[in-house]
Amino acid sequence: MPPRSTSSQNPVDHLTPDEARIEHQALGAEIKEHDRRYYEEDAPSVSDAEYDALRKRYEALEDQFPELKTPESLTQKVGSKVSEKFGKVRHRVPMLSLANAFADEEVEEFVERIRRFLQWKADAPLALTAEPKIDGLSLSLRYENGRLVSAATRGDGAVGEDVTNNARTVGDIPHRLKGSKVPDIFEVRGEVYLSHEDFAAINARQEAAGKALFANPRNAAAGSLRQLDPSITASRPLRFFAYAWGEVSAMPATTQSGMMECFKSFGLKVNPLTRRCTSVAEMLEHYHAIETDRANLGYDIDGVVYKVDDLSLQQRLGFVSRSPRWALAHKFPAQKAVTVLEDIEINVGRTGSLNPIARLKPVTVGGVVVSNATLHNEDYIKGIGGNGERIRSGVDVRIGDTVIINRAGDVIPKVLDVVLEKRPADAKPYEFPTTCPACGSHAVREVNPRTGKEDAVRRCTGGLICPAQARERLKHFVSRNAFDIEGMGEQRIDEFYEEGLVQRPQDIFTLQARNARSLKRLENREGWGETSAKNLFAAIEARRSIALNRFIFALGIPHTGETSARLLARHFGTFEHLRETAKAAADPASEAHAELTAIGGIGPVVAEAVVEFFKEGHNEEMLDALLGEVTVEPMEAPASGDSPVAGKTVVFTGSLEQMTREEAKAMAERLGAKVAGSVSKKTDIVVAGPGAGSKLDKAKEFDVQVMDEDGWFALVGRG
Ligand SMILES: NC(=O)c1ccc[n+]([C@@H]2O[C@H](COP(=O)([O-])OP(=O)(O)OC[C@H]3O[C@@H](n4cnc5c(N)ncnc54)[C@H](O)[C@@H]3O)[C@@H](O)[C@H]2O)c1
Ligand SMILES: [Zn+2]
Repeated sequence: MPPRSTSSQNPVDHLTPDEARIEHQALGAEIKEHDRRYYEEDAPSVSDAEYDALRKRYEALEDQFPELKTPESLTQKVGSKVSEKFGKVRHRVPMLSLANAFADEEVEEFVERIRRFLQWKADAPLALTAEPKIDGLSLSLRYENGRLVSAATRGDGAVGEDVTNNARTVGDIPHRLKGSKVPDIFEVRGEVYLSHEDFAAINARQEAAGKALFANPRNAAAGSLRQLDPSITASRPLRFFAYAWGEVSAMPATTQSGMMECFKSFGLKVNPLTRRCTSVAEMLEHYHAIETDRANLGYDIDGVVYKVDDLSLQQRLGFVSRSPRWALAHKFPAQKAVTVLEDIEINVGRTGSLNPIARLKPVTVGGVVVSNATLHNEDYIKGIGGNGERIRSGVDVRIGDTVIINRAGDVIPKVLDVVLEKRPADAKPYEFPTTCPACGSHAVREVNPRTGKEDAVRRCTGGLICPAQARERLKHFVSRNAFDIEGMGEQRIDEFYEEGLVQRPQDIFTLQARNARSLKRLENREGWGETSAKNLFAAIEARRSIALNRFIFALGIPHTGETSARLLARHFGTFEHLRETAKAAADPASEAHAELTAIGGIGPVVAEAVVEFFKEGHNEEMLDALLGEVTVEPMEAPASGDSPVAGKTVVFTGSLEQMTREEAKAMAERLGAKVAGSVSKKTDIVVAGPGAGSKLDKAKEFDVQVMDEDGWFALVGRG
């Protein structure tokens, strides 16, 4: 989802009060909707980072226009209203949120603010605890005389949902607290969460049962606790860490750290990474240590929480609207995470490229679990950039390394950097394979004849004998923007390929006929049935006729993406025309070659790839077979029927003065004309600027209409 426009709009101090009010209201409605999805349905539709950006803007509006900060404002509220499905529990002590910080400096400011507020002496130490911020959902447990009597979610902070029976099924939550020091009334608060391992198992079960998957462990934990049927909760191995309290009849300790010790002695789990710090430096050190160790914890955390240790000071500091003044959540950067690179695998792409993929210890980044990231190519792993320059100060990436990964929006996660201090002593430089892992052929880095430089990508030279390339080509062939065959997913292609049922594109269209004769019919197989086979064949039949641009794209010609495919389709109109020209263009001195390289938007690399593709005998065979099965629809000239040059072939020559060559081409094509690089019998118009040479002579020879730029504009107008 693209970031919302609001957050990138006018700076708030440029708004009029009216504009601010309208935006504040609209943003509020949007945030409320996200809150509902997140807190009530456990199924957010945007990442936390996107959500936080909306919140930030909302707060900025209130800072600039304080009249917007009414008691109804979302900045004064916590969480979301409770679901009607559950009984309600009124919290005797409200359950609040935490103030957030991202930068180290904000932590410094936080401690400074506290010191000022308390009028603390400059050189007197001030103790704060630092502990992981568990990414789960908070739960309040009420014990009376040591027995668990009720459990409630945070809800809107004042009223929560009664989940007592569900909480009783959580292993880490004792039904009885132990020891003689337990206060008569004791409300324990903490976080319910799921380990990565259990999260993966739950999602695997959901998938097997055909149910929706949870986006991340937090949503799964919340969805598991907030069940009407406690037996479902019981089947999910939820865990619990205690870190706070609500109503307490008699406090058993005087410090935050002392309370944690009490929790432990009462039989509750507390997080082992909690540390008491006496300086900002120590706090930040602990924060960074936890950040680097994040992937090894086995559960999600999204930051570190600092709390003033002395409870009497906490009391003096009190609260601001929805959070305590004595605590701060220092969040990890939203789009980056530190994790361990467990292995490097090589994927062979459809053009034979050996693509290195990092297998990672799973880590949640921006609300999504990431376990793979790209390492780009051989040089990137070595610490060499695209222009031969050093990247990451020349540090290479090794298996076993602790790495920093980045995932922004929909972009494929990348390995950005290495934490060298964490490198295991026995880690060895990675040896990039020089043979294809799929077919064993040599894998080489070609030297670009024009630049003399080695290609960054190593490619398998196996071509059609390489099963990995063949499979990837098939996957590309059936993909959404190509043939778009429903029911032919990646897994199915792999299966069909293994079995020899579909190994070349044309095989797809003979599948049904072969299946009818086969002894091992699809519809009789495990996991199949009459309907799924029928649906697949129907999906294939529906694609016996295909648009030219999709067809060209589906062929998977190297460097030829959707845009190039469309340009080629528009220029040639029919597949036969493209094929003839491309074959003739094998001779670099030919007219066809000139035509191909002159198509606006088609560069020399694509043109070369197209020529190579049609030169290849195997491709010829494939095309002949395929064209026996499918019909390629010709592409109509663009909708500019009444343009005087629609369908005509135009050549621009000489130095144009009123437009660049590119503009001229684009304009002619927009009007439905084809632009060629050389004059031939087929040429309709030559637009000649000063200095036009041999082309002008040729035009005369072929009796082609010649005009200057003014003539051109007189003909087509200036539009
Ligand atoms: N993606 C969405 O649509 C969406 C919607 C709403 C909220 N959110 C996300 O939820 C978060 C805001 O929610 P919030 O108000 O719960 O605030 P918060 O998560 O920033 O902080 C408060 C919470 O931290 C938890 N916590 C974990 N460990 C703790 C510890 N050791 N000590 C104290 N508290 C601890 C407690 O449950 C507490 O309620 C943001 O990260 C936001 O991005 C996302
Ligand atoms: Zn290969």
